[in-house]
Amino acid sequence: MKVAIIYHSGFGHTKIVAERIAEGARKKLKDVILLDSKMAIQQPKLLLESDTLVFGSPTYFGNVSAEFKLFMESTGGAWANQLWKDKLAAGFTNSSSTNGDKLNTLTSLSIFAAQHGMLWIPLGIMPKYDSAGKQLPEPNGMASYLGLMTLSSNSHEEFFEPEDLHTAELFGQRIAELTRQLKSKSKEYTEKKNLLTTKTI
Ligand SMILES: Cc1cc2nc3c(=O)[nH]c(=O)nc-3n(C[C@H](O)[C@H](O)[C@H](O)COP(=O)(O)O)c2cc1C
Repeated sequence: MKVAIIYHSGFGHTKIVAERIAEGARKKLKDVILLDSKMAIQQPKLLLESDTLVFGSPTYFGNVSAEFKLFMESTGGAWANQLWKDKLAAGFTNSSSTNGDKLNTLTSLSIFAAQHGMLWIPLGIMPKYDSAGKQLPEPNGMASYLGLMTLSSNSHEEFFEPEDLHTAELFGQRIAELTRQLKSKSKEYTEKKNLLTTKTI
């Protein structure tokens, strides 16, 4: 079973998050690969072989970066043939404003996955609150549900929510665990995947 994490990172922050997701995922599965979005365009077979694709982009002007969009638009052939149908998908974004319209980026990534017929894995980590209802500095401090949001500095490799990178690791573990659970016993899925691998992309 393989998980591929595809990301773009103009200034290195999203890359750090991608690496922490991979670290978490490797606690549950051996075959976890990281591909920057340029590399991913060159590696359609690797993506096709993967059971789960995790998409990560910084939020630039309230959406995925142009570089990540290039990757998205390079997958038209896979989309037309629905080659990624029923693979698992998940998404993450980093930006330097607390809100910064990050949700729109995750929405774009989830629509991308939906158009490919993929099954979206939400973050699945409940934020925690004290008895007065104040949110605590626990995992998912950004209180995101659709996917992982992280908050970094604009310039330094610094993350402002203390639990963000830990949350990335937990998300990676969840993605790998779900990949194992949902894909391991699916004989039909394996047969279909083998059939699709023989098709030209
Ligand atoms: C062209 C551009 C547009 C940006 N737009 C946003 C934005 O809409 N919201 C936000 O919170 N941050 C925005 N930022 C800040 C980035 O999200 C921030 O620099 C982040 O660290 C980038 O991640 P990276 O290091 O992986 O490239 C923008 C940065 C650039 C260069």
